[in-house]
Amino acid sequence: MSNDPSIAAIAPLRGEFSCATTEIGFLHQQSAVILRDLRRGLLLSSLFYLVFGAADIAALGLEGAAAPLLARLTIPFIAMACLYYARRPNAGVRAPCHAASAFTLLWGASYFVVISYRPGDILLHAMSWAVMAMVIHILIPNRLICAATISIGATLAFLALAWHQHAVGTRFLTSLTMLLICANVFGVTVAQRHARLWREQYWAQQVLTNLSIRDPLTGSYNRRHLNAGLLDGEIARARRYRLSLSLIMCDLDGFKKINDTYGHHAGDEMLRSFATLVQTMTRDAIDTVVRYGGEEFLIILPETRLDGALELAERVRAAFAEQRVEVDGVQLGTTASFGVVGAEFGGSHAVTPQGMIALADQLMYEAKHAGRNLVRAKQLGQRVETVGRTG
Ligand SMILES: Nc1nc2c(ncn2[C@@H]2O[C@H](COP(=O)(O)OP(=O)(O)OP(=O)(O)O)[C@@H](O)[C@H]2O)c(=O)[nH]1
Repeated sequence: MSNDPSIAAIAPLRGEFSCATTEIGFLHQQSAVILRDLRRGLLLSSLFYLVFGAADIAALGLEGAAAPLLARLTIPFIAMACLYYARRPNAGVRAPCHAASAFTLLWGASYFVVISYRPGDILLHAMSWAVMAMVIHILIPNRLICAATISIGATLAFLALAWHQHAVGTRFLTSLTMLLICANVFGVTVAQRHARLWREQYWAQQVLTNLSIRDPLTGSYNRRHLNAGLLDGEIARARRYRLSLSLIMCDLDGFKKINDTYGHHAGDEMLRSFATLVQTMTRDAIDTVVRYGGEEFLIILPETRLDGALELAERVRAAFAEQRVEVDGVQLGTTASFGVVGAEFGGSHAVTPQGMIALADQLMYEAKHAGRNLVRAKQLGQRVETVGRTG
């Protein structure tokens, strides 16, 4: 999660995150809530519309109400088709918005069919459209811009029709115009506020989650995140898709001496520089760097075979041995030792997170005892097959 405040900025008019990636992340994370709200909104709108079929029968009689009733009866089917479209597997995060737009457009069209059969009841229709305009904004989850375009467009069409038909006098026409303007303004304002509050709440939750799973000193993930099933999840995925998975355990060499000689702040700088180096040398959003202990880091490498992990460990080892950190005008440097474990999930291995970590730890300690600044690697279930060279 970046510290750049612009990624959390909310565009005031659209009520969406200005950063497209953040908005997509939000839609992904909230997809279940959005689908639930869409289902509720569409079912309630259909119901509301069907109940008003009784008013058609009262106004036009059973025979005269047949055509408007038919128009109303199509709405639940359209709602079901839209829900089906939004809930398809791999439908995409924008699918509920497309479904909401399609439904509200057809809902509006069917409303115009109904009013064409009852031109004399223009005031009643205006009240009913005022309710529908608010439902479009408040009850049916859609992009604010889409909902507003459909609702305001249909309102203008309705006013043009009322004006054209001369169904009411100027005084009433002015009143119903005001009513519909108020309904739209009210709807847009509430929808905008809801969109903003929802996103602010989501972002606050992201920040808190991030704080609880990251180590504040290095920005790496912490043990809590690891213990919450991070490695279990990767092992389960590797097992399911028969993939490779590797781990690297790293530990800084002679770290206590740096602390004792130059102070803890120098040690902290050294930890930070090591973590930054590892983070820049690993794949974004695929590999995970965990601060496992004081000066011990665990790197989880999904879909990575032992030879790839060994190559990475060797590159990090060499780069860190060269790296210098300036603290109080003094250039400080140290080395690190590495234990690398690779596992292939093609067969029926009994691989556990604890087993993989324990082996990586053991290999790292072997590298320490063999002289430090070393990489030791092993394929799970085999003998130690590769030993990195001293720098
Ligand atoms: N500055 C700083 N020091 C830490 C932090 N966490 C742990 N340490 C220190 O790291 C040191 C680790 O010492 P040791 O376990 O003896 O490791 P080492 O000196 O690197 O020795 P080898 O690993 O055998 O090379 C201890 O002095 C801890 O106090 C931290 O967040 N910041």
